[in-house]
Amino acid sequence: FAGDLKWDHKDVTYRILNYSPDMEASLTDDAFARAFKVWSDVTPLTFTRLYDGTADIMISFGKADHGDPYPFDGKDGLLAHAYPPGEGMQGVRYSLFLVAAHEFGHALGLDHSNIKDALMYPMYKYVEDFSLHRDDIEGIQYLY
Ligand SMILES: N[C@](CS(=O)(=O)c1ccc(Oc2ccccc2)cc1)(C(=O)NO)C(F)(F)F
Ligand SMILES: [Zn+2]
Repeated sequence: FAGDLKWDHKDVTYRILNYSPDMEASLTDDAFARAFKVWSDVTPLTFTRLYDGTADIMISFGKADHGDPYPFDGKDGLLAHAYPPGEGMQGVRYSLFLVAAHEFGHALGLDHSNIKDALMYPMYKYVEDFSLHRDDIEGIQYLY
């Protein structure tokens, strides 16, 4: 994102506000934890889950119009989206883990990549044995 929006602390918190009816809560929790680990593995960042109050990253599932200007399931097939770091509200065979890891990249300050194999590329692609592309690592390590 323009202006290098990033968190000014390394101990980032997150809270899961609701769950999708399509997936067991424990699988969702695990997918999110693994998605955060993608980024904590390559930075000094830590991610701690909160169960109430306001966390840095507030995660919720929604459908169609869900209270912000970016409705899901629209003509563009919007899967998910994230707001960059900051207060308030400045996301087939889909892998919640991959989509979440991508969205968490945005929530940490990353914009989209133009490299097709990068996690931060804005087109969904399922990969079996996922690993971050060099472009993803260089982007997050530039910020943190
Ligand atoms: N909504 C998106 C496109 S999207 O179809 O919702 C999307 C596509 C791919 C996503 O993650 C991902 C990227 C690469 C490989 C696997 C998964 C997340 C979300 C997006 O990238 N949201 O973060 C855009 F580009 F803003 F329209
Ligand atoms: Zn994106």
